[in-house]
Amino acid sequence: MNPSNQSSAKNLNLRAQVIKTLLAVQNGQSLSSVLNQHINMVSERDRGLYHELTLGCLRQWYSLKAITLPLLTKPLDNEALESCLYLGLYQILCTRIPVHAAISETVNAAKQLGFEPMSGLVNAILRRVSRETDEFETALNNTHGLPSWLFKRLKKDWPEQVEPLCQALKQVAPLTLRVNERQVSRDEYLDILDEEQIDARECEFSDVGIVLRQTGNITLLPGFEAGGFSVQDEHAQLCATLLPDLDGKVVVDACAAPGGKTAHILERFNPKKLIAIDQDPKRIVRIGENLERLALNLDNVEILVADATTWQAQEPVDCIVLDAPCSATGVIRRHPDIRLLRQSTDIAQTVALQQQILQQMWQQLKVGGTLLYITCSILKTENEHQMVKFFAEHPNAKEIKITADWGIEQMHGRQLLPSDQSGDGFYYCRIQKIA
Ligand SMILES: C[S@@+](CC[C@H](N)C(=O)[O-])C[C@H]1O[C@@H](n2cnc3c(N)ncnc32)[C@H](O)[C@@H]1O
Repeated sequence: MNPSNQSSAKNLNLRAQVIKTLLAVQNGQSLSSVLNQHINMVSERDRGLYHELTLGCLRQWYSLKAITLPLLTKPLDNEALESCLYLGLYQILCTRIPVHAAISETVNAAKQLGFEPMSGLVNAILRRVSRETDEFETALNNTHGLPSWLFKRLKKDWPEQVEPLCQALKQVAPLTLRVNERQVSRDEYLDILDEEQIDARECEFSDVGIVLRQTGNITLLPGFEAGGFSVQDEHAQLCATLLPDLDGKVVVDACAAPGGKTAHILERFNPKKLIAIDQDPKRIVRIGENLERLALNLDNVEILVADATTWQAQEPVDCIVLDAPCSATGVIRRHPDIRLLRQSTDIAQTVALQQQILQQMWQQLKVGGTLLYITCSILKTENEHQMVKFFAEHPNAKEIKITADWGIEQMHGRQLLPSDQSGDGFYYCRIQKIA
């Protein structure tokens, strides 16, 4: 952006900045790729509200779409109009912003962005909803809030759980930490938080997890710079508990960036060698940064930019952690833009990529070794069905059943579904190579 564009962008009101971000996501850009750039255009004072409005609109996008439909004489085929309307409706129905401010600021934003011709329609619809907020709030809460293709798939995969599941996906996920046991125990860190009057509790299933009852800048929490903890979902933390003893072993973390599970392995074990690979050169830089901040021993760690569909190990591998690229449908609470970005046609491609990576990694594992297959998906095609196919095609693979007090047992593996105040959607399947 050139300086004159930048100064005119800075003159936009806050709602206009939010609409610009929503439009970028509608046009296929991920929120993480535009957020930092766009938030720089927002004054420090307004950044919290910008964040809340942007994420909130994306979280409620399909619910807002559903309640808007009956108010229209013809379908909305205008992205700018959709963004303006949903932002206005979100403020009226889901925040405490006074209704008159929500409407006037949103209508002004539409004008500032050059969408003057549609500002009358935005104004009329927002005013109509503001007169019947109770009815619209109820309607909003009763919607499943997902694109129809995803809802259909979830209904087929999880007929009994689908309603609470959809409601859970609309919630804000809890902020969860993983304590770095090399530095501090969970009890000690809870005491430190308590001294600082930071409200927190132990996780239910992860023995190193802490849920914060308040949000805020995590870099300001005690011990962040020194590497006392990482931010990681509770269900992601279960990975390390499912691995065999890795002391003295050769371990491959096959899709490792940004290194959440790599770090956890190094906090818990002393492998002879840990090879962390990822094909994304930008994301892989973060593995080194994270391991360094956590002050972990990097002597036996190799970090490689490599394609897991073709990479070949130079030595026998005892254990492979395969946290596969996936639809990320289990982490929609944390990445609400997935609702708009993911298309039904992506799923088959993702499943095929997972198969290729599995196939290649399986060949690298030594006989007797363990492969832990993981996704943050809640779609059976990437999880249980993927594993059914794998076991059918690999007679030298034997499942080591996960017996646990969490998740839902599947034909192969175990599935965790997101629920209120609990962890994200994750799938784990443990496989041993027997011949
Ligand atoms: C679910 S994320 C991994 C998260 C990571 N394990 C953690 O705990 O922080 C999946 C990763 O797979 C990587 N990936 C996708 N395709 C790949 C491929 N063909 N080879 C290697 N890595 C790949 C992506 O770049 C992404 O970083």
